Amino acid sequence: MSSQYDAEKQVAICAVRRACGLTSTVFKNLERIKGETLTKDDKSPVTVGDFAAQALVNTILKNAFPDDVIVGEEDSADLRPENASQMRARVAQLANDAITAPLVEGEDAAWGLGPGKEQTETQLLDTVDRGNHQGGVSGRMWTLDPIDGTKGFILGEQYAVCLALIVNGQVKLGVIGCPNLPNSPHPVSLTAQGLAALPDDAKGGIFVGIEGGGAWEHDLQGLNPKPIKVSDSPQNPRVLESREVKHSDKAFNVAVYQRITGTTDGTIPAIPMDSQAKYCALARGDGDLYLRMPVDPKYKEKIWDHAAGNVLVTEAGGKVTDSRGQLLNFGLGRTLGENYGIVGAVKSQHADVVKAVQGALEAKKATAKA
Ligand SMILES: Nc1ncnc2c1ncn2[C@@H]1O[C@H](COP(=O)(O)O)[C@@H](OP(=O)(O)O)[C@H]1O
Ligand SMILES: [Mg+2]
Ligand SMILES: [Mg+2]
Ligand SMILES: [Mg+2]
Repeated sequence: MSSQYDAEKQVAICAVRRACGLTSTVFKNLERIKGETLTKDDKSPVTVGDFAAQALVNTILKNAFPDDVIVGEEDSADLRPENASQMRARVAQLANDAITAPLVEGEDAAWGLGPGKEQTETQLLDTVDRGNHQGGVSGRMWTLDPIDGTKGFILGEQYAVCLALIVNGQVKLGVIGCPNLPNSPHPVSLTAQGLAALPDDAKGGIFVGIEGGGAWEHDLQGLNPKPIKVSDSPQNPRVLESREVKHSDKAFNVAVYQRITGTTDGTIPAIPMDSQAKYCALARGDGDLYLRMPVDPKYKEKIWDHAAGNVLVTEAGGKVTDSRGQLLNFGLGRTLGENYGIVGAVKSQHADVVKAVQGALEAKKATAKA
């Protein structure tokens, strides 16, 4: 289906495809990555793969759409000091290898790609910092998470390259590359060992949601798009949730599930996984609910962690809101503002899920008071 944003879609798929190639190169040598990981001020990890993928994607965006601003997760501050020279050189090598790879069909040398297009270290760091925009409600902007689920990436599990176009606060296009997401019939819940045993051609996809243009799964080459849709809202929904316990309240998810199903034995069909691969699994019907209630209510969710998944799930027949049933607001800046949690579900089931979430919240408050 053609859309107003076809040109952006083509560029974004190309950028995510190349970034998946780059991150897969790093992923294939996870022993080495331990020495190539920094801890950021907020105690979260960042790897050479995150920086290099942001340099690559920003290179493509700045050449293809020079007037567009970018809200990217990473910045180059940790790579600039004298004593970061080894890491800086590795980031530059990874980024330049990906930038200079020969063009494939659909790509354009004018996007800053292909043989001879390498950049200096300084140019690459400046390109990373094109992601420093503060966001906001007006105009066109891209939001980029070069590796979402960095913790999963380091563990050998799920991660995603996530890119979205936001226009006047509305997400128009989302592209998510999931190099490790198992293809049917393999379960998306496979952990590192199971994933490592899967052949390359049994995993990986690039997911595309385009406002008014549907939700699609392409192969990792960005080819062979197939339409995807959410599940048929079963009675006992499979609950997609973060693997990392600090990112969402798992006990709360049990309480919500019990309210939806009437069960009381404390077990739920949870699918813990890192990254926006959860939104892809929901959009493809490999899970039925995505619940993310804050463990730390002061933490503000970042727009790059949700924008692409939001449009993908919506276009696949789902709905994503906060716990009050309000649509997420991508026009507030780099974050989604106050943290009321995130509820993704099949559209026809969404109102009931929000009711269950509200009931569980009331019960939690009552228990806290008692
Ligand atoms: N205390 C917290 N609560 C919720 N999300 C958090 C968090 N600390 C970090 N995150 C975000 O959670 C994202 C991963 O989400 P998930 O748990 O679904 O895999 C991280 O993205 P990165 O891995 O890109 O840094 C990070 O932005
Ligand atoms: Mg991070
Ligand atoms: Mg992220
Ligand atoms: Mg990230």
